[in-house]
Amino acid sequence: MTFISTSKRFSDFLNDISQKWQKAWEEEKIFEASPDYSRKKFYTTVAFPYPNSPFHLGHGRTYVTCDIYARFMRMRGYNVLFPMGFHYTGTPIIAMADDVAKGDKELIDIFKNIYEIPDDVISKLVDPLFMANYFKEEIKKAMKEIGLSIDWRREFTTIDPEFSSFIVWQFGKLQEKGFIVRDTHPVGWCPVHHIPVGMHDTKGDMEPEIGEFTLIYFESDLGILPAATLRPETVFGAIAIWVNPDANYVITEMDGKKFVMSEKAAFKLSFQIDNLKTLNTLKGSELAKHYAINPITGNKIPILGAGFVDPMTGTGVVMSVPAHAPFDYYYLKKVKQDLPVISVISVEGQGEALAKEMVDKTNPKGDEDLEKLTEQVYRMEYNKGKMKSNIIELTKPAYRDEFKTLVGLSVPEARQKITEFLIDKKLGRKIFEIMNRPVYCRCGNEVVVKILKDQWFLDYGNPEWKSLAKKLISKMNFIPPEARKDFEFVADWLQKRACARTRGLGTPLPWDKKWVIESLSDSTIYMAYYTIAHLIKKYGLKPSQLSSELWDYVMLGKGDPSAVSKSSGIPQEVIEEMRKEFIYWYPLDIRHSGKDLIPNHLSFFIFNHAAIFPEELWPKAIAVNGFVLLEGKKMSKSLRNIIPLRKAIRMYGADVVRITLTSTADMGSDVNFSDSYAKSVTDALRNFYELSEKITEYKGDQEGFPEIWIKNKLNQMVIEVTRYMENLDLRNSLNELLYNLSSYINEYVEMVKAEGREPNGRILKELLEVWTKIISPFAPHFAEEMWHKLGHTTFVSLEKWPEVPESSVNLYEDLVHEYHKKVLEDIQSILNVYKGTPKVIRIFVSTPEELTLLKNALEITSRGGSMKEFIEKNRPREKVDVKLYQKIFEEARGLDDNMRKLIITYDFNEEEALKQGLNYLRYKLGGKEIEVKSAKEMDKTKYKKDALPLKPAIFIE
Ligand SMILES: Nc1ncnc2c1ncn2[C@@H]1O[C@H](COP(=O)(O)OP(=O)(O)OP(=O)(O)O)[C@@H](O)[C@H]1O
Repeated sequence: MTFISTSKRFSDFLNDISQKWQKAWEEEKIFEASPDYSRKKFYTTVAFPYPNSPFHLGHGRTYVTCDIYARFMRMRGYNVLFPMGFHYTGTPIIAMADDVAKGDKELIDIFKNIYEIPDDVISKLVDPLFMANYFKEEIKKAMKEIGLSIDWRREFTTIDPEFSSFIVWQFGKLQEKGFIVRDTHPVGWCPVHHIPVGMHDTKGDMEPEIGEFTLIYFESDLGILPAATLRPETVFGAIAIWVNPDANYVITEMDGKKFVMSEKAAFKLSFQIDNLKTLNTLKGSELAKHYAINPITGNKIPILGAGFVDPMTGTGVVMSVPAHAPFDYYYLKKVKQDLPVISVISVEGQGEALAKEMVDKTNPKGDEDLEKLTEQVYRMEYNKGKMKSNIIELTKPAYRDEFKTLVGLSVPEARQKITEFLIDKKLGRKIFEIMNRPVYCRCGNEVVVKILKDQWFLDYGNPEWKSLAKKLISKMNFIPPEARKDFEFVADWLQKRACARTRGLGTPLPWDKKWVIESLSDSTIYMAYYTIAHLIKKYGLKPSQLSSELWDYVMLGKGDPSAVSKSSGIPQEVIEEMRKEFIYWYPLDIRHSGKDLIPNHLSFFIFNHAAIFPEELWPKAIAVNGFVLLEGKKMSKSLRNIIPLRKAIRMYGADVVRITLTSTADMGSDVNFSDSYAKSVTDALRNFYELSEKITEYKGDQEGFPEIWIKNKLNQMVIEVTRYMENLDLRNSLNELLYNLSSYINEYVEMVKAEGREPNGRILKELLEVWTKIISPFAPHFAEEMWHKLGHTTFVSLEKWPEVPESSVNLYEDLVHEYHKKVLEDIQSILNVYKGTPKVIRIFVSTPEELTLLKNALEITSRGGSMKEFIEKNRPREKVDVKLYQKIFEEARGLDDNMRKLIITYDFNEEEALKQGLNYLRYKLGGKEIEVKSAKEMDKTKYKKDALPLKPAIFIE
């Protein structure tokens, strides 16, 4: 095909060849992987998707990263398995179908105008199953169009009854080990749909973090004001109560007592506190007419209104402690209340009342500054604060004895004691709160904490289970390596997790079938299922045949296959084939995902593998990449800020999208999809394609200095890219492949032109062949096309990755060429300031003896030796030499790496090298006359400049 060079046409061309090669791969089944004992295996997976929307660019990055690595390993000779399934379980699909049913305008608009879903399909999306099936097909198309090298024979969905039998087996195992418990526990909760809410049920995938507030009961004539605080130890200095004057408050009844709190807080707390009855409603401003009593000091204190009080946090009632809370001091000062600032905590090296001082000193501009100050004050007092002795006089006489032991205690110790005291004396209690609130359920409602009674939990807090998981983490590899500490942190922090819901698609809990196992619990060891999913289909096995005994044998090698065969009716050979195939692929070699899955899917994957499988079958590595962002936020279905992947493929071509998504940033960093980068990738690919067309015209057949140079450059590139690829450093690999190599090719063409000859077409073809192989994991369709254009009939996707032993790299020509470029630069900088028309450029090269001196100076400087030592050792003959020696020593100090390598490693003759590069210099300088001589021939009376080794004296006449 002759290619016409406009950007638009090239994208069309890329799309055409993509379809052609996808069809060919599918027809030839080249990605179907079966056990092959003659090769090493490599098993990789990426998080299976929720088909509740089509794929967007964010998915593109994560799935293509996995594919690039799969393709790389395949070319390195591994038998690679890359399978795919679809996650139908739980709320993401139901919530999306509900939104369509509710006529959510924004969502329908996105489906219609951004994803271009036809109207007649949209109306059917109200049915969750229809939605899941429809988007599954849509996502599959996107996966094929972006060129993922998947073995589709193993595809399944998590509501297939065959898969359910596997989950039933898994849950049986967990229960046997005591890792599933029935308990009462606080969980994130959707107050409208009445279901527990984990990260995947929320907008923007935020895990609800549950923490505790202490309530301190301040009596008032309207009822108890339960001030919510994280710092009960400051109660001695509480001199007022804050409420939000514009919010609604309610008087409620709890255990026969009246409590006043915000209406929103009362609703929220009704999920934690039984029998919370609302009696009256009033505005916050009305409360501000009353007084409260500090339960510890017994003082009568005012109730004040402040807009910063969030009625949804805690109880909407806050105690005011100006000495230790920047907000309190700042706002108290504003309303000019003549109230005392009572400090009860001292911090060594700081003044009397930390919050007051920080506010006075920094003069905050608003709430954002105050928040930062609050964090600082809290942190300093928590780490270094001690309770002051004045708390005794501040306390009412009845409690004084109790608090004597508090004086001098650290803040954490005092906090614990005062909380126990408050609870014991019924002057307070604890409540749970979402600490990273607001977190929104996918249905749009704010998540609250519910104390879930008598529920099924996966007990990730079980010490035995935790230590197994930590052991697995310690044996695992992580890319990037920094991710290890994130996994360690999550493993420490994970506790009980509700594992069943009353809503959503999925597998019923085997022993309590009104519950459905939720989405983060049935997606932990599904990688094991892929290994035999195709055999279940091939042999037409029925779900009823897939008993726990069968799974015990296939997954754990437990039991007797002939007995399993008898009880299940599955032929024994089939059972043994399943076991063999599982053992062939397991353990999983690497699992890819975006970093959002670290605290959930990926950590649960670790825990469940550690619980169920023996150590030799534990997964070996996890790779997590950063996000694709849109307008500064993770591109996400639930945030609705998406660009469809298939649309981008149509615009730019699959390979350009693959490269743009995966190779603009380091693995761990987030990226924005950049149109200008996509265009530059398009141009770079086009340049290589054009080169493949041109090489037939290059008739040169010499193998001189330029050929040796370019071959060496290529070899170095292969070594470097291989190293980068092994560490999934896609950005640096791509930089080498797309940009550096093309500048080397341009340089090579210049070098041969300088010699007045044509490039060597055969060498360039060999170079393009190697390049085509290495670019193929990134741009597989383009690479196949190039490979065939270069005269091959095989699939480049199955070719062997080029191997270059480090020992075969000879840097000499490379370094000499660097030397030529350095001299060229020096000449050009002189020409830039030269007035007049230059006739001849005279170059005087320093002597081999002086080069030896430079070598010696380098040796001395590299071990920190002095100039004195250098001069004494080499004893200059005359005074004039001393100056030269000094210059050489200075030069050694500043010499760049390339020149160092050149003179230390090789027997380098500067004059010869320069003469050899004369053609190149002349060509680069537009054909100017150049004369090269030894510095010995320099007439010192005429030319008043020293030639230094590697820095010849240059004169323009
Ligand atoms: N913006 C993104 N950037 C990189 N990877 C992403 C992005 N969005 C999703 N992924 C990855 O895609 C995989 C499948 O995710 P999933 O099906 O949950 O989609 P999602 O877009 O995160 O869902 P939602 O938007 O509904 O939270 C996960 O590995 C996830 O990390």
